[in-house]
Amino acid sequence: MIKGVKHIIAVASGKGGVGKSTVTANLALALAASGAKVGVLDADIYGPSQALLFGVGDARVQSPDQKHFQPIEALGIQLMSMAFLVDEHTPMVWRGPMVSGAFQQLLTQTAWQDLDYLLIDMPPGTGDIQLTLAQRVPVSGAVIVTTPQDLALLDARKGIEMFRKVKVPVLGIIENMSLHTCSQCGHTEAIFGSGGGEQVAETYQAPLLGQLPLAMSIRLQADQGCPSVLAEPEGLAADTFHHMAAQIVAELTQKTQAATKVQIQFSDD
Ligand SMILES: Nc1ncnc2c1ncn2[C@@H]1O[C@H](COP(=O)(O)OP(=O)(O)OP(=O)(O)O)[C@@H](O)[C@H]1O
Repeated sequence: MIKGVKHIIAVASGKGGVGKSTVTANLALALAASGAKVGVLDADIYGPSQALLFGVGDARVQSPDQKHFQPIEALGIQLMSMAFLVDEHTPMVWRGPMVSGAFQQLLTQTAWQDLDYLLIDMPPGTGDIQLTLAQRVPVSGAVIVTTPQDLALLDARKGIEMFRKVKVPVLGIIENMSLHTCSQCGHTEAIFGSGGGEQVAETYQAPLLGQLPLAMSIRLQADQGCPSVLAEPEGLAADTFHHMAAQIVAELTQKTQAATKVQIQFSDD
């Protein structure tokens, strides 16, 4: 257990650039809109992006007691990221063990305030660093973000396998950049292919939580530091995020109850 946190949810992708950080930020806002207290930990030590997504790129972390970091509060979400500790022009040239160490410190030494959900924006890939993080952190469940592209799906599968290996339940798959509708002519195209998310979900018997379009608005709103759930609360993307957040909570509740049952059965024997 991490102090001040009820549930940790890892958001992972396998392949980079599929929209994992954008999805994490929007999911956090959707969970918060339902009344939960939510935090986001940016575990992408090399390329942190949550600070920009929440419009607090210049924020710097404080440590009044010299032991704990105060999370940065933005748009109602508690945030912690490497971006708050180092200069944005400082390249991270650390090796694996140092990265895991830094991450562990960000996770355990942040003074999280009474969180229902802490979303971890995992670094892309399924290498040693990711495996260590998945193993060391008491994760309640993982959400996998992918595009319908074969290459991304292959990596998403590796991500799912990785969480299975460390016995973290996969709460569902999110297919991002599914369809694109041309703003000029209205024609809709499946730029990265179609049906992939569904296929992976079926193979691993995990729910397909939702499909998000490849939309200029999602990118623009993210760049402006006001993700779609807040920028366009009545929009289709926001609606999809709210729906997905509700499903994640339902899956988590179900999985947690099932795990408790197993524990009770064990102790009865
Ligand atoms: N549904 C979408 N429609 C349009 N643009 C999107 C969408 N999702 C994400 N993007 C854009 O795609 C780019 C990559 O997104 P993001 O940084 O969230 O991906 P990522 O998977 O976290 O990448 P990495 O793990 O490599 O940091 C960003 O410019 C983002 O604004």
